[in-house]
Amino acid sequence: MSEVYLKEQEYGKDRVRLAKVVKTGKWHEIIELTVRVLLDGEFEDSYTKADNSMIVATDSMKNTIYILAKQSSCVENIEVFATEIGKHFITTYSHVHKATISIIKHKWTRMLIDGKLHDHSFHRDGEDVHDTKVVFSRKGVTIESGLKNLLVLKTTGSAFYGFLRDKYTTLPEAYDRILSTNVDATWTFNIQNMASVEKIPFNDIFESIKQITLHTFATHNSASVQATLYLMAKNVLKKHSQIDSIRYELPNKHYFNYDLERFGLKNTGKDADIFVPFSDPAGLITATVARVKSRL
Ligand SMILES: O=c1[nH]c(=O)c2[nH]c(=O)[nH]c2[nH]1
Repeated sequence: MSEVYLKEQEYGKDRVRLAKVVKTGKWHEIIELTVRVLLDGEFEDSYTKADNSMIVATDSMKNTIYILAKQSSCVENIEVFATEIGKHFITTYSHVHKATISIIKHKWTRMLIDGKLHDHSFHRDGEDVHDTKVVFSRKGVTIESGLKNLLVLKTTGSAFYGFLRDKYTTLPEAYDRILSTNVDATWTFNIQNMASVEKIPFNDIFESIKQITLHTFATHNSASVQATLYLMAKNVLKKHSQIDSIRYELPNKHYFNYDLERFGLKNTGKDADIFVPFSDPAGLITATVARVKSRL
Protein backbone atom coordinates (compact mmCIF):
# COMPACT_ATOMS: atom_id res chain seq x y z
CA MET A 1 0.00 0.00 0.00
CA SER A 2 1.28 3.46 -0.77
CA GLU A 3 2.19 5.72 2.12
CA VAL A 4 -0.58 7.89 3.52
CA TYR A 5 -0.78 10.79 5.94
CA LEU A 6 -3.44 12.68 7.83
CA LYS A 7 -4.07 15.61 5.52
CA GLU A 8 -6.52 17.48 7.72
CA GLN A 9 -8.90 16.93 10.58
CA GLU A 10 -11.53 18.66 12.65
CA TYR A 11 -13.67 17.04 15.28
CA GLY A 12 -16.18 18.13 17.84
CA LYS A 13 -19.82 18.09 18.87
CA ASP A 14 -22.61 18.80 16.45
CA ARG A 15 -26.32 19.46 16.88
CA VAL A 16 -26.08 20.59 20.49
CA ARG A 17 -29.54 21.97 21.16
CA LEU A 18 -29.94 24.58 23.83
CA ALA A 19 -32.62 26.97 25.03
CA LYS A 20 -32.03 29.82 27.44
CA VAL A 21 -34.79 31.74 29.20
CA VAL A 22 -33.88 35.26 30.32
CA LYS A 23 -36.34 36.62 32.89
CA THR A 24 -36.74 40.28 33.75
CA GLY A 25 -39.59 40.06 36.23
CA LYS A 26 -42.58 38.76 34.32
CA TRP A 27 -41.01 39.67 30.97
CA HIS A 28 -39.28 36.58 29.57
CA GLU A 29 -37.06 36.06 26.53
CA ILE A 30 -36.44 32.67 24.91
CA ILE A 31 -33.32 31.96 22.89
CA GLU A 32 -33.14 28.58 21.13
CA LEU A 33 -29.91 27.53 19.43
CA THR A 34 -28.28 24.61 17.68
CA VAL A 35 -24.51 24.67 18.17
CA ARG A 36 -21.58 22.92 16.50
CA VAL A 37 -18.01 23.04 17.81
CA LEU A 38 -15.11 21.72 15.72
CA LEU A 39 -11.49 21.74 16.92
CA ASP A 40 -8.27 21.61 14.96
CA GLY A 41 -4.82 21.29 16.50
CA GLU A 42 -2.41 18.63 17.65
CA PHE A 43 -4.72 15.66 17.28
CA GLU A 44 -2.76 13.67 14.72
CA ASP A 45 -1.72 10.92 17.14
CA SER A 46 -5.33 10.15 17.99
CA TYR A 47 -5.86 9.14 14.35
CA THR A 48 -2.50 7.65 13.46
CA LYS A 49 -1.35 6.10 16.78
CA ALA A 50 -4.63 5.53 18.61
CA ASP A 51 -3.31 7.85 21.32
CA ASN A 52 -6.27 9.54 22.99
CA SER A 53 -4.29 11.61 25.46
CA MET A 54 -4.83 14.90 23.66
CA ILE A 55 -8.51 14.38 22.85
CA VAL A 56 -10.89 16.81 24.50
CA ALA A 57 -13.94 14.53 24.64
CA THR A 58 -16.80 15.77 22.51
CA ASP A 59 -18.96 15.13 25.57
CA SER A 60 -16.88 17.71 27.46
CA MET A 61 -17.41 20.14 24.57
CA LYS A 62 -21.16 19.68 24.94
CA ASN A 63 -20.94 20.39 28.68
CA THR A 64 -18.82 23.47 27.95
CA ILE A 65 -21.49 24.88 25.64
CA TYR A 66 -24.16 24.61 28.35
CA ILE A 67 -21.85 26.03 31.04
CA LEU A 68 -20.85 29.01 28.88
CA ALA A 69 -24.51 29.58 27.98
CA LYS A 70 -25.30 29.73 31.70
CA GLN A 71 -22.47 32.21 32.39
CA SER A 72 -22.79 34.38 29.27
CA SER A 73 -24.88 37.51 29.02
CA CYS A 74 -24.65 37.46 25.19
CA VAL A 75 -26.35 34.22 24.18
CA GLU A 76 -28.97 36.07 22.12
CA ASN A 77 -26.11 37.61 20.15
CA ILE A 78 -24.95 34.42 18.44
CA GLU A 79 -21.85 35.96 16.83
CA VAL A 80 -20.60 37.13 20.24
CA PHE A 81 -21.58 33.90 22.01
CA ALA A 82 -19.79 31.83 19.32
CA THR A 83 -16.72 34.02 19.80
CA GLU A 84 -16.85 33.37 23.56
CA ILE A 85 -17.00 29.61 22.95
CA GLY A 86 -14.13 29.75 20.44
CA LYS A 87 -12.01 31.84 22.78
CA HIS A 88 -12.63 29.37 25.61
CA PHE A 89 -11.21 26.42 23.66
CA ILE A 90 -8.21 28.34 22.35
CA THR A 91 -7.24 29.79 25.72
CA THR A 92 -7.91 26.61 27.72
CA TYR A 93 -5.99 24.12 25.54
CA SER A 94 -2.62 25.13 24.10
CA HIS A 95 -2.75 22.21 21.63
CA VAL A 96 -5.99 23.53 20.09
CA HIS A 97 -5.07 25.86 17.23
CA LYS A 98 -8.43 26.61 15.73
CA ALA A 99 -12.02 26.39 16.92
CA THR A 100 -14.88 26.69 14.47
CA ILE A 101 -18.18 27.45 16.10
CA SER A 102 -21.41 27.36 14.12
CA ILE A 103 -24.70 28.44 15.66
CA ILE A 104 -28.22 28.48 14.28
CA LYS A 105 -30.74 30.69 16.11
CA HIS A 106 -34.26 29.37 15.78
CA LYS A 107 -37.13 31.74 15.54
CA TRP A 108 -39.47 32.44 18.45
CA THR A 109 -41.69 35.46 17.86
CA ARG A 110 -43.51 37.00 20.80
CA MET A 111 -47.29 36.55 20.62
CA LEU A 112 -49.54 39.54 20.21
CA ILE A 113 -52.47 38.80 22.56
CA ASP A 114 -55.43 41.21 22.92
CA GLY A 115 -53.36 43.84 21.10
CA LYS A 116 -50.41 43.53 23.53
CA LEU A 117 -47.09 41.72 23.32
CA HIS A 118 -47.35 38.76 25.65
CA ASP A 119 -44.69 38.53 28.34
CA HIS A 120 -43.97 34.80 28.13
CA SER A 121 -45.64 33.27 25.03
CA PHE A 122 -44.10 32.87 21.58
CA HIS A 123 -44.91 31.31 18.23
CA ARG A 124 -42.94 30.22 15.17
CA ASP A 125 -43.78 32.54 12.29
CA GLY A 126 -41.66 31.11 9.50
CA GLU A 127 -38.80 28.67 9.22
CA ASP A 128 -36.14 31.25 8.32
CA VAL A 129 -33.18 31.38 10.70
CA HIS A 130 -30.19 33.52 11.60
CA ASP A 131 -26.92 31.58 11.71
CA THR A 132 -23.24 32.25 12.12
CA LYS A 133 -19.85 30.58 11.71
CA VAL A 134 -16.99 31.92 13.81
CA VAL A 135 -13.42 30.69 13.31
CA PHE A 136 -11.26 31.49 16.31
CA SER A 137 -7.52 30.96 16.19
CA ARG A 138 -4.43 32.51 17.70
CA LYS A 139 -4.18 34.69 14.59
CA GLY A 140 -7.59 36.26 15.13
CA VAL A 141 -11.23 35.73 14.45
CA THR A 142 -13.35 35.56 11.31
CA ILE A 143 -17.11 35.86 11.41
CA GLU A 144 -19.65 35.06 8.76
CA SER A 145 -23.36 35.18 9.37
CA GLY A 146 -26.40 34.28 7.42
CA LEU A 147 -30.08 34.36 6.77
CA LYS A 148 -31.27 30.92 5.71
CA ASN A 149 -34.48 29.45 4.42
CA LEU A 150 -36.50 32.63 3.83
CA LEU A 151 -39.28 31.60 1.44
CA VAL A 152 -40.63 34.42 -0.74
CA LEU A 153 -42.91 34.75 -3.75
CA LYS A 154 -44.20 37.56 -5.98
CA THR A 155 -47.03 37.22 -8.46
CA THR A 156 -45.79 39.82 -10.96
CA GLY A 157 -42.85 42.16 -11.54
CA SER A 158 -40.69 39.35 -12.91
CA ALA A 159 -39.82 38.42 -16.48
CA PHE A 160 -37.32 36.18 -18.21
CA TYR A 161 -36.71 36.67 -21.92
CA GLY A 162 -33.88 37.27 -24.36
CA PHE A 163 -31.95 34.23 -23.16
CA LEU A 164 -29.84 32.07 -25.46
CA ARG A 165 -31.98 29.87 -27.70
CA ASP A 166 -30.67 26.79 -29.47
CA LYS A 167 -31.94 23.38 -30.54
CA TYR A 168 -32.23 22.30 -26.89
CA THR A 169 -34.38 25.26 -25.83
CA THR A 170 -38.08 24.80 -25.23
CA LEU A 171 -38.73 27.38 -22.49
CA PRO A 172 -41.02 30.14 -23.78
CA GLU A 173 -40.08 33.75 -23.10
CA ALA A 174 -41.89 35.05 -20.02
CA TYR A 175 -42.90 38.71 -19.81
CA ASP A 176 -44.82 38.38 -16.57
CA ARG A 177 -44.21 35.40 -14.33
CA ILE A 178 -44.40 34.27 -10.72
CA LEU A 179 -41.03 34.52 -8.98
CA SER A 180 -40.36 32.46 -5.89
CA THR A 181 -37.17 31.59 -4.07
CA ASN A 182 -35.89 30.34 -0.76
CA VAL A 183 -33.25 32.88 0.21
CA ASP A 184 -29.93 31.70 1.64
CA ALA A 185 -27.56 34.59 2.27
CA THR A 186 -24.14 34.52 3.93
CA TRP A 187 -22.10 37.64 4.65
CA THR A 188 -18.57 38.12 5.98
CA PHE A 189 -17.65 40.79 8.49
CA ASN A 190 -14.64 43.00 8.32
CA ILE A 191 -13.18 42.39 11.81
CA GLN A 192 -10.27 44.69 12.69
CA ASN A 193 -9.52 43.24 16.12
CA MET A 194 -11.11 41.29 18.96
CA ALA A 195 -12.29 44.46 20.71
CA SER A 196 -14.37 45.42 17.69
CA VAL A 197 -16.43 42.20 17.85
CA GLU A 198 -18.57 43.33 20.76
CA LYS A 199 -19.22 46.71 19.12
CA ILE A 200 -20.78 45.31 15.94
CA PRO A 201 -24.61 45.34 16.14
CA PHE A 202 -24.93 41.84 14.65
CA ASN A 203 -28.65 41.42 15.31
CA ASP A 204 -29.53 44.83 13.86
CA ILE A 205 -27.43 44.06 10.77
CA PHE A 206 -29.22 40.72 10.39
CA GLU A 207 -32.65 42.40 10.57
CA SER A 208 -31.55 45.09 8.13
CA ILE A 209 -30.20 42.56 5.59
CA LYS A 210 -33.44 40.62 5.82
CA GLN A 211 -35.38 43.84 5.18
CA ILE A 212 -33.13 44.89 2.26
CA THR A 213 -33.51 41.40 0.75
CA LEU A 214 -37.31 41.53 1.02
CA HIS A 215 -37.52 45.14 -0.19
CA THR A 216 -35.35 44.46 -3.24
CA PHE A 217 -37.23 41.26 -4.05
CA ALA A 218 -40.60 43.01 -3.86
CA THR A 219 -39.74 46.22 -5.67
CA HIS A 220 -37.23 45.20 -8.35
CA ASN A 221 -38.70 44.80 -11.79
CA SER A 222 -36.80 41.57 -12.25
CA ALA A 223 -35.23 40.60 -15.60
CA SER A 224 -33.85 37.41 -14.02
CA VAL A 225 -32.97 35.91 -10.64
CA GLN A 226 -29.36 36.81 -11.48
CA ALA A 227 -30.14 40.53 -11.82
CA THR A 228 -32.27 40.59 -8.66
CA LEU A 229 -29.59 38.75 -6.69
CA TYR A 230 -26.93 41.25 -7.73
CA LEU A 231 -29.11 44.19 -6.77
CA MET A 232 -29.86 42.67 -3.34
CA ALA A 233 -26.14 42.22 -2.70
CA LYS A 234 -25.29 45.73 -3.95
CA ASN A 235 -27.92 47.25 -1.66
CA VAL A 236 -26.59 45.32 1.35
CA LEU A 237 -22.96 46.34 0.70
CA LYS A 238 -23.99 49.96 0.17
CA LYS A 239 -25.77 50.09 3.54
CA HIS A 240 -23.37 48.05 5.71
CA SER A 241 -19.73 49.12 5.73
CA GLN A 242 -18.85 46.35 8.23
CA ILE A 243 -19.58 43.73 5.58
CA ASP A 244 -16.91 42.79 3.03
CA SER A 245 -18.89 40.42 0.86
CA ILE A 246 -22.23 38.68 0.63
CA ARG A 247 -23.17 35.44 -1.05
CA TYR A 248 -26.70 34.57 -2.08
CA GLU A 249 -27.97 31.15 -3.08
CA LEU A 250 -31.36 31.54 -4.72
CA PRO A 251 -33.26 28.55 -6.05
CA ASN A 252 -35.69 29.49 -8.78
CA LYS A 253 -38.81 27.71 -7.56
CA HIS A 254 -40.78 27.35 -10.75
CA TYR A 255 -44.51 27.94 -11.08
CA PHE A 256 -45.59 26.96 -14.58
CA ASN A 257 -48.99 27.65 -16.15
CA TYR A 258 -51.14 24.54 -16.17
CA ASP A 259 -52.21 23.54 -19.68
CA LEU A 260 -55.94 24.20 -19.59
CA GLU A 261 -56.19 24.90 -23.34
CA ARG A 262 -56.92 21.15 -23.66
CA PHE A 263 -60.20 21.85 -21.87
CA GLY A 264 -61.03 24.95 -23.87
CA LEU A 265 -59.94 27.27 -21.03
CA LYS A 266 -57.51 30.15 -21.55
CA ASN A 267 -54.58 30.06 -19.12
CA THR A 268 -51.75 31.97 -20.79
CA GLY A 269 -50.65 35.61 -20.91
CA LYS A 270 -53.20 37.89 -19.23
CA ASP A 271 -55.53 34.92 -18.65
CA ALA A 272 -52.98 32.94 -16.63
CA ASP A 273 -54.11 32.30 -13.09
CA ILE A 274 -53.69 28.56 -12.54
CA PHE A 275 -50.12 27.38 -11.98
CA VAL A 276 -48.34 24.21 -10.92
CA PRO A 277 -45.71 24.77 -8.24
CA PHE A 278 -42.71 22.55 -8.91
CA SER A 279 -40.55 21.53 -5.99
CA ASP A 280 -38.07 19.72 -8.27
CA PRO A 281 -36.15 20.48 -10.30
CA ALA A 282 -35.39 24.09 -9.46
CA GLY A 283 -32.94 26.53 -10.98
CA LEU A 284 -30.15 27.52 -8.61
CA ILE A 285 -28.57 30.94 -8.96
CA THR A 286 -25.57 31.64 -6.70
CA ALA A 287 -23.11 34.51 -6.52
CA THR A 288 -20.79 36.26 -4.12
CA VAL A 289 -20.57 40.02 -4.40
CA ALA A 290 -17.66 41.85 -2.78
CA ARG A 291 -16.29 45.34 -2.51
CA VAL A 292 -13.77 46.21 -5.21
CA LYS A 293 -11.12 46.98 -2.55
CA SER A 294 -11.30 43.38 -1.28
CA ARG A 295 -10.75 41.86 -4.74
CA LEU A 296 -7.56 39.75 -4.62
O1 LIG B 1 -34.26 34.10 -13.76
C1 LIG B 1 -33.97 33.08 -14.40
N1 LIG B 1 -32.65 32.81 -14.64
C2 LIG B 1 -32.26 31.71 -15.36
O2 LIG B 1 -31.03 31.46 -15.56
C3 LIG B 1 -33.27 30.86 -15.83
N2 LIG B 1 -33.25 29.70 -16.54
C4 LIG B 1 -34.53 29.30 -16.72
O3 LIG B 1 -34.89 28.24 -17.30
N3 LIG B 1 -35.38 30.19 -16.13
C5 LIG B 1 -34.62 31.17 -15.56
N4 LIG B 1 -34.94 32.28 -14.86
